[in-house]
Formats: sequence, structure tokens, C-alpha cells
Amino acid sequence: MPNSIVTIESMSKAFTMGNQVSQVLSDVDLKVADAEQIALMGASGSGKSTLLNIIAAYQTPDSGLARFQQRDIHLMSDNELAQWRRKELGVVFQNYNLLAPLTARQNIDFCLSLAGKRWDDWSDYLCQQLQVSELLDKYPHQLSGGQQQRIAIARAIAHKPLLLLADEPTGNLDQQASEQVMQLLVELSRVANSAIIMVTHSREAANYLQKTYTLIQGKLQLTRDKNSEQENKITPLISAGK
Ligand SMILES: Nc1ncnc2c1ncn2[C@@H]1O[C@H](COP(=O)(O)OP(=O)(O)OP(=O)(O)O)[C@@H](O)[C@H]1O
Repeated sequence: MPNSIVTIESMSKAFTMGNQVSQVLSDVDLKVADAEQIALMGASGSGKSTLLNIIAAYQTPDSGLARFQQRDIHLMSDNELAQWRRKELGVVFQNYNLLAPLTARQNIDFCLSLAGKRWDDWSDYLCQQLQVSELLDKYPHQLSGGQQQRIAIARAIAHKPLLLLADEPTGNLDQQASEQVMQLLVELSRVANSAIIMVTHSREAANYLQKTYTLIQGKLQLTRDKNSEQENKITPLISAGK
């Protein structure tokens, strides 16, 4: 049995707006093994980003626990959290979050230095694979949305994190660029033993990864497992076409 890098047990989260309570996550359990790659799917508003934010400790659950290896994520001190995020975590945010005063190269370099690393062959390689090598001296405002997204991906994986959390990393990309990103993420997982949890609306993107979990009415279900080639048919997520 491989070690779990992420363990989520009985996780629940609700949001209250006025007198309306919306139960977004309801007793969610999840185990992600070392170097395992999983896609998180589900309808818009089903709670995918909320789950990712809870794993990254940007949000706290109402109940349940989330562990990274043996550490309870929500019991880490601010200092431990900062060190963990710098060294072991990579995050691709939905809105990229590039630092505006820094060039693309400086954005990547900055995160590398926070992890105690320097620009190396892997940095060159992934910029080349993401087709951003020619864009490195530009500032975020000089880049298109898709270009910013690819820089954000490079920045999140340059230090070879043990865990990559990616919120729709191919959301703004054309098909060819999406395929390149997905191939690169699978390669990252292989060469750096990185686990990946990726939120996506794209079945094509999800199919690159080993498993797909789907959030439905607050519950998380395994809906695709490449290893066992077992598919639970959940309409309309999985088409009836043969
Ligand atoms: N801070 C908040 N306050 C109140 N409600 C929130 C908050 N954050 C999220 N929600 C609500 O929780 C639900 C889940 O949001 P979340 O962003 O996790 O969904 P999602 O599955 O990632 O959606 P999408 O695919 O559209 O990005 C939504 O109904 C959203 O309105």
C-alpha cells in the first residue's frame, strides 16, 4: 500500500449567506498516494475550489481533518504553513496570481528562491515545453490570459513540489497548449514524484491523470480509475457513446 501524501477525513464545509446555509462539502473522504495524479470534476459551484483551498489551508473546514503526510494541515503554525507552501506545495490559482511588478522570469525565480532553489535545466525545459521561453522578459500585463496561465504553471512546478494543486490549469488554453500542459504535469509527477490534484471541467484533461473524482451534492465519488479500468457511469459526466 503506497503512502498517502494527502488524507482527508469526514470533511464538511458550509457557507452561510443571510439565513441561507449552503452545504458545499459533506463528509468528504479522500486519500491521495505519493505521486498519484487525480482530477477533481463536478458542476460549477459544486465545491471543487473550496476543497482545493482547504487542502492548501487558505480556507478552514467546519469539521473533519486534512493531513499532508503525517501533518494536520490546519494545525500547522503560520511559519510551518509558509515553509510548507514554499518548499513542498505548488499551486496554480484560477486567476494566476502573478506578481505584477515582476517579469515572468522573475515570478518563476522568486518562487524558486523561496524554495531554496535556483533556475536549472528543468526550469529551461518546462519553459520550452510550455512555449514561454520567448516571453520571460515580459511583465504580466504584457501577456495574454493563456500566456499568464502558462507562466503560472511554470512558477508552480519549477521547484518540483511534492504536491501540486491546480485549479483549472488548462481553462484558458487552446487544445494544443492544453495537451502540452497535461503531458508536462504527468512528466512532473514521474520525474519528481509529485502528487497532483487538479480541478478541471475538461474530460480530455482529466483523462491524462490516473483517477477522476467527482463532487456531487457535497459528496466525492471516484468516477474513473485508469489503473482498474473501472468506470462508474455517472450521467451526464460520462457520455453514453461507446
Ligand atoms: N467565501 C464564500 N462565501 C460564501 N459562499 C461561498 C464562498 N466561497 C464559495 N462559496 C460558494 O460555495 C459553492 C462552491 O464554490 P466553489 O468555488 O468551491 O465551486 P467550484 O466547484 O469550484 O465552481 P466552479 O467550477 O464554477 O469554479 C458555490 O455555491 C459558491 O457560491
